[in-house]
Amino acid sequence: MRGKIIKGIAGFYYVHDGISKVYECKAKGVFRSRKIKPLVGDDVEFTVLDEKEQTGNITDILERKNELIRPAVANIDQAMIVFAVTDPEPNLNLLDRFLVTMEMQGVPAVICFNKMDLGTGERERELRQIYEAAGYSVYFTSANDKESVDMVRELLKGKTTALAGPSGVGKSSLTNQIQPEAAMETGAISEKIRRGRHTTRHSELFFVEPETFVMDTPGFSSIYVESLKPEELSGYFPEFEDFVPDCRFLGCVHVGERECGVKEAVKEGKLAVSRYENYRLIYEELKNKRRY
Ligand SMILES: Nc1nc2c(ncn2[C@@H]2O[C@H](COP(=O)(O)OP(=O)(O)OP(=O)(O)O)[C@@H](O)[C@H]2O)c(=O)[nH]1
Ligand SMILES: [Zn+2]
Repeated sequence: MRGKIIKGIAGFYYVHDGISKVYECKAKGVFRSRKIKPLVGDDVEFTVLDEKEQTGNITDILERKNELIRPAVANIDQAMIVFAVTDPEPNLNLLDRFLVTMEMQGVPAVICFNKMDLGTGERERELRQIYEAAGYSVYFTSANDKESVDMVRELLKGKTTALAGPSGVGKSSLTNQIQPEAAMETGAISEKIRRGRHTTRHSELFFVEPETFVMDTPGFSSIYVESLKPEELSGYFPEFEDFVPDCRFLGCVHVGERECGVKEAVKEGKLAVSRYENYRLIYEELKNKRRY
């Protein structure tokens, strides 16, 4: 049988069959000699040992599309970064860090500003403008609005999506709306997983519908950014690229240099001030860190 690992705890892997069932599996397959450790997100071949107990054995791991480091998970198609329009106010520095983290790992990101119902319109226009200019798709949602929920469902369809964002922005509210009752996993194993859900900080995928999974990422921090060399940072602000050819100096980092295309573009309003400011803040941090 074919399935997807949705969770791993203490040597057990929980494999979703893509329809409705989850099997508690051990990994005893031949791939062990290849020294590959199964990851959440892996598509696997498995055999059922006991249908009633929902136990099985993973016999093969299919080729990975990608493999993230933080969190350690395979086959992520996209990240959906959720912030609130307000309550809490969006921390754009944190948002930009999340985006850098995704750029570093080659994962396409979409941005969702939730709690649209609390907004005034002005701020939303500004947010949309900043992030669309940076090349990201920007969506506005309200967890209790059917149209929003349908739009998010459409965005997730057929993909495995890592959901990231600070506490209290409405991630659970949105995903609860999207998981239809009928698609909920059934059986004893699912019960076991469900009970463990709030007590662990492991990555876990949730089944939405066939081919569609969402990963709630409790440990999805932006700390990963710290592994960057400061001079590499600007490469992860995609919208800067157009203006780099106007920099006078090769290897310009767009901070202290004269005749810098990026700084010029900020001055002329072609690049968002907040994106550039956050670039500088992260750059300084990376730089200071490397001094010690
Ligand atoms: N007005 C408004 N409130 C919302 C919306 N979505 C969520 N909320 C409220 O915001 C609060 C936080 O929502 P959660 O879904 O728990 O947020 P979360 O992002 O999952 O937070 P964590 O579980 O801490 O990561 C709750 O009181 C929700 O009822 C929305 O679209 N509009
Ligand atoms: Zn420059």
